[in-house]
Amino acid sequence: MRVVVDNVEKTFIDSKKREVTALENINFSIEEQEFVVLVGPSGCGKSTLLNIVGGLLSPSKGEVYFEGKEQKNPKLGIVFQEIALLPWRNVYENVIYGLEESGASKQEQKVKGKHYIDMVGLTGFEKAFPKQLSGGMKQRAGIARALAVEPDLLLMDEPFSALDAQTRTIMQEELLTIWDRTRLSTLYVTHNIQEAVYLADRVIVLSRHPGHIKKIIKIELPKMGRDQEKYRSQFERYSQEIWSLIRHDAEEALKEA
Ligand SMILES: Nc1ncnc2c1ncn2[C@@H]1O[C@H](COP(=O)(O)OP(=O)(O)OP(=O)(O)O)[C@@H](O)[C@H]1O
Repeated sequence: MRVVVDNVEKTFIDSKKREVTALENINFSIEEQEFVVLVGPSGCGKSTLLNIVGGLLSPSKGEVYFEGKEQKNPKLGIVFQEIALLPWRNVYENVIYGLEESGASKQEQKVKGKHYIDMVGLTGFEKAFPKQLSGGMKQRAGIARALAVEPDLLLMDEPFSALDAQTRTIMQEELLTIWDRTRLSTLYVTHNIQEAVYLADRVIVLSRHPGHIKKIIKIELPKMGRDQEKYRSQFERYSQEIWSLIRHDAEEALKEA
């Protein structure tokens, strides 16, 4: 599915009843089968923007259009940093949750549940409960649950930021493999520049006060295996470019923290 974010603005009323502009002049698209990453310092409006695209928040101005086969009612798969798995349901029951809600038959639940549990590498853990899973396994279950409804658009808000560095690296690799199999249009939020360059077809660099797009950078590297030695200098160049765009803002955000 193609998504067009057209002139979106978002204002909030803060605790002192002042109007705060969180996002201004936001224009971009997510093309069919494109992986778009939003990167920027704390408070630049990444989560607000993802929530607007996902219909969880409405924009104060502008619009989000969905173009494609199910343009009226896009099916969304959403993965947050803290996966809210239902603690009383096992992995299988969590993964098929959205299918149950949409009225899928038991047979369909079974086939799709098995397929996506297998895709995220959780075969054998179907009967495990969330409290028995490591952080990485919980994220895998959350990804399988998001994929099981076969969404038109995948939204991911810092899905790996609570994981340790090694697990995070593995999950990034696996996400690319999964993405390669599903080819879903994806909007992914991260603070992490390396993660953005590793995953994205295009990186949207956001800046603060108010949140606006500083630059959209196309990553002209093969989608898979960007961590190979032969791409190291190009990878570094992209990372440096993004860092130079957000460094000042990131320093300012630190002062406010
Ligand atoms: N419900 C709200 N009411 C008032 N202000 C809000 C609300 N939600 C977000 N904001 C403000 O909008 C701005 C953008 O917030 P948002 O959480 O989208 O940023 P972010 O880039 O995702 O930050 P982080 O990386 O720290 O999660 C911030 O200044 C924030 O304080």
